[in-house]
Amino acid sequence: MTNVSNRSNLDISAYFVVGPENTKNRPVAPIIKDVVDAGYTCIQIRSKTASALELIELTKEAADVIEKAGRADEVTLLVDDRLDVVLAAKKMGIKIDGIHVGQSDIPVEICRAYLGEDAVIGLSARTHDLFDYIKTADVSLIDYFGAGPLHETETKPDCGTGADGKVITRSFEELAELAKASSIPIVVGGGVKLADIPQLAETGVDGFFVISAISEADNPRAEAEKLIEAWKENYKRKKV
Ligand SMILES: Cc1ncc(COP(=O)(O)OP(=O)(O)O)c(N)n1
Ligand SMILES: Cc1ncsc1CCOP(=O)(O)O
Ligand SMILES: [Mg+2]
Repeated sequence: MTNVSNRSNLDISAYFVVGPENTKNRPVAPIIKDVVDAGYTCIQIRSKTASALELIELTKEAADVIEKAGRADEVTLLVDDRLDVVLAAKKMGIKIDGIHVGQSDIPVEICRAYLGEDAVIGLSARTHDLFDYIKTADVSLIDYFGAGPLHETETKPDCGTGADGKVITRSFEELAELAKASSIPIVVGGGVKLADIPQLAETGVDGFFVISAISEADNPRAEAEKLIEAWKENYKRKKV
């Protein structure tokens, strides 16, 4: 396996997040293969139910799929939340590029200290909080922001909940503002479906991420292709 870092050429334009609880009892690896073959640039292994060992195995399967497709230098492979899993997988020789963390996960400073300068580190926050974050925080430790939700989603019902417990979704206008304000790339997810892609791509954010639109589809490959094609057709480069 190669050991090239994907940090310097990170592309979050088409980003698939998946775990065994998302695939309607189908194995995860063939769906990752569909997505890699469709041209996706980022894969995140995310499971709230799998054991550490299962997560390492899934990460290995994903890395193998990416390597066999000849796309190891183009497709970034990340694990959600689990710094222990990333470290273990790296130690076992699996080509894993980094981690995605949220506001209540292991702080990015700690992730960076353990994973080193070559690792990709993504951070998510509610879109509104990101406006403050961008203004006040040192973003040099982070490679991209995960923002959302665009819509309420059964895949992560707590995503974007406000103080009253209600989910606050984000408008395309807000996302366009965020894209302009941020010095690092932004990927948007949460309930994203094919019909959203044209408008989302026009906001100037750097990519979309999905789980269920692909992982629950009867034909994941066909769905993955439709999403990425719609993105490419409609994407406008962020104004500087
Ligand atoms: C690309 C991307 N963006 C956001 C998230 C959500 O992260 P987090 O808020 O930590 O929630 P969990 O995914 O851990 O439930 C993500 N995973 N990926
Ligand atoms: C992991 C995550 N983070 C914010 S929303 C979300 C779930 C997105 O899943 P779906 O694409 O099925 O709505
Ligand atoms: Mg998290």
